[in-house]
Amino acid sequence: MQDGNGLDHLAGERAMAQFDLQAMKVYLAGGQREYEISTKMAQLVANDPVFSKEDRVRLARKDLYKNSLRKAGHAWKTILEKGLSEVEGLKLRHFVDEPTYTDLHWGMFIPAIKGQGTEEQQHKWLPLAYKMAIIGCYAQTELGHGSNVQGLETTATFDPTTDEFIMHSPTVTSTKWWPGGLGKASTHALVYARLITDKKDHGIHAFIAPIRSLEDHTPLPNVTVGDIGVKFGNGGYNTMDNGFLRFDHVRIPRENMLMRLATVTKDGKYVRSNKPRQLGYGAMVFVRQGIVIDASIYLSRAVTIAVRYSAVRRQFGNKDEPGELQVIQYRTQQSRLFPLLATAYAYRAVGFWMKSLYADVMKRLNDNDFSTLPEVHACTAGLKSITTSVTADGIEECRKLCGGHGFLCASGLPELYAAYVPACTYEGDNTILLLQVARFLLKTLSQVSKVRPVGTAAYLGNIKQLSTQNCKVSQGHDWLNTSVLLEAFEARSARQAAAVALRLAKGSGSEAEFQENTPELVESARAHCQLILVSKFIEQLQTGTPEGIRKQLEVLCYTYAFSQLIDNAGDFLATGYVTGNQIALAKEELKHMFDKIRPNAVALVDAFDHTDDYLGSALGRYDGDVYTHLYKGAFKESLNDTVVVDGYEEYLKPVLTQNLWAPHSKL
Ligand SMILES: CCCCCCCCCCCCCC(=O)SCCNC(=O)CCNC(=O)[C@H](O)C(C)(C)COP(=O)(O)OP(=O)(O)OC[C@H]1O[C@@H](n2cnc3c(N)ncnc32)[C@H](O)[C@@H]1OP(=O)(O)O
Ligand SMILES: Cc1cc2nc3c(=O)[nH]c(=O)nc-3n(C[C@H](O)[C@H](O)[C@H](O)COP(=O)(O)OP(=O)(O)OC[C@H]3O[C@@H](n4cnc5c(N)ncnc54)[C@H](O)[C@@H]3O)c2cc1C
Repeated sequence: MQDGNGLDHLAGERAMAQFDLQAMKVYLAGGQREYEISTKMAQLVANDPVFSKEDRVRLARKDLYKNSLRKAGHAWKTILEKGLSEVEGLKLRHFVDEPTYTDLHWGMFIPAIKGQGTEEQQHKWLPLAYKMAIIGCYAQTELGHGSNVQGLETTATFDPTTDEFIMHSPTVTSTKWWPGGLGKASTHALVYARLITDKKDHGIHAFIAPIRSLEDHTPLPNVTVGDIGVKFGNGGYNTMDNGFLRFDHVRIPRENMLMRLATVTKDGKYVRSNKPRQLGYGAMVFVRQGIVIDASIYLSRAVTIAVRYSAVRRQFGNKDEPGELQVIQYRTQQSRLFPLLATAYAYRAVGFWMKSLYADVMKRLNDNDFSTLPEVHACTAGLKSITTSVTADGIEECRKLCGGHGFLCASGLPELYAAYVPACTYEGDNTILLLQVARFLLKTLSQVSKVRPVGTAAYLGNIKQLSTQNCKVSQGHDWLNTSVLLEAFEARSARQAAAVALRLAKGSGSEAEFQENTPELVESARAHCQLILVSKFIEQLQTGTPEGIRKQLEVLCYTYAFSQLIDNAGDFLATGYVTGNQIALAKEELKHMFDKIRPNAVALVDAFDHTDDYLGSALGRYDGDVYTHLYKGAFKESLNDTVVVDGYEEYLKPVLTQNLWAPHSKL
């Protein structure tokens, strides 16, 4: 056992690093100011005992939830007392690291009001929301309808005699089901419901419905509301009160319909604005773009734990070296771990780009320019889908990379997985979102002779060239060229999209044929998204990366691109753009990249700058003193509160003292 005397067990690893660690930390934080805010907020949380995560996985649901209310309340008090800015407040809540009602209040309720409320409505609701005099959630999904938003059943029927909407849940399946923060915390719900005026159904619109008393927090009359139940995993997402909600002819004022996109006048006239109805999905686009950076953060946590532990853990050995080998030395460990490390870096870079993409579309929307909206929708939907799927699988892979100890909650990995895995479903099921990308690709291809594709779809403008010429790589180092790599990803994506588009074009255009081809459509959407990820990682790297970190980022970028190429070799080969030999050459290049990562691996995860408090992992500790802390941790297990276990007298002793042969015993 190691000594646990505060030594840095990973010092040798850190001494091997070949890049400017501080510059990398600043790069990953998104700039110097962001770095300083992050560091300050991480320390603030780590040093405050109220925010402790200790024992979270052992708490019963009621205690877990109450504790998370306590933390959220304390976070808000800290924000107010310290006069923190909005950005600092956001970071502070991020480091508290528990899914809770404020995620939805700040992340969806407020953005939806901003996006869909008129100026007057924003003036009314936003100040209340900003000072948390009201708590809001985003109530879209119903028991019977989630992905199909147009199929929602809740109704909002206008009554001109009282100038009110009557909110109603006509069936069990119309019960709002899943909204975070709804179950126990929210006072208001942003409800998506079918708008009905004069018996006419105008489809889905957004309404602000008060649901709990601001006096004593009891549900308002004719509102039935509660928590939907325990969810997957210990701790995990169980700190969130995902809720159900039913209305029984509940009346709300007409002004509570968010009226930026459509209005209902006092006399019941429905008037649409000239803005696209899809702007009603704006809050989802906002969260989806944010989810990409979020994926990078979650994956980087798992990778930090797995890399540090792999440098500490030793198994077997060889004749050439004394003692056992660090498991990080094994090629198989590297080939599972280093691509995930590179992926966390890739998602960070692409996440930064997504922010700028979102800022650009918002600016355009304000100027009534809706031209880039379809591309931004496809991009945010597709990248949300890919990055969350890969991250959830990646966290689980990191758990396996930590062997048996990864299965202990003390590793931090089971809880991380449980908290993260619903990201594959919320904010749009990942398959549904890829189908949206596929529809966008089909539409783009169908118009390619008339409308030049823009942004991330621009390469489809070169479809003829991409469909005919093949990869020119003849030696391994030919792959070390970003243009060669980009062309390979473009050609593969263009060919996959063209193949399925052609098959559909030859058919009758029926929905059944479309359905028949959805597996290929999903694959082509995935190819398009992987191209975006590779190309934006390259692009970010080529724009103003500091000298002290550029080389390492290049290595990570090639690692990411080669591992994508190899993992999807079947697709690349099937399109005919590359040969088996070219894939084999890429495999060799990938191994060279692993050799370059190896001495830097621990420093590369240090650069994510996760505090021990935030990681909450005995395996991923900064000092690498894994065994002491696993051992000490066992003594905190409640089963060890007594030396002789509770239950011995009733259940163990009788078994041990009966001294009878069991009737079926053959002995
Ligand atoms: C900052 C954040 C940090 C992260 C922290 C996370 C914490 C969060 C905690 C967790 C919180 C979890 C919270 C939650 O989970 S909130 C609930 C989330 N729910 C969903 O995501 C539901 C998923 N379903 C949909 O989005 C829609 O119903 C889809 C898209 C599937 C179909 O829809 P619909 O049947 O209506 O449409 P259509 O297929 O006829 O298409 C019609 C046209 O519209 C275009 N279109 C479609 N969608 C968009 C769009 N968005 N922007 C712009 N355009 C869009 C589309 O391309 C098409 O265009 P065209 O072909 O006609 O030109
Ligand atoms: C933890 C968590 C938090 C959430 N928070 C909120 C919230 O705050 N507010 C809110 O409104 N909602 C929330 N949701 C709901 C979430 O947005 C929905 O669960 C999500 O949109 C998926 O919808 P669904 O559950 O209806 O899945 P379904 O659409 O029923 O999916 C089931 C399966 O069917 C497949 N499928 C469905 N339709 C098709 C199709 N056309 N073609 C091919 N395959 C298809 C899907 O791919 C999936 O495999 C939350 C969910 C979770 C798990």
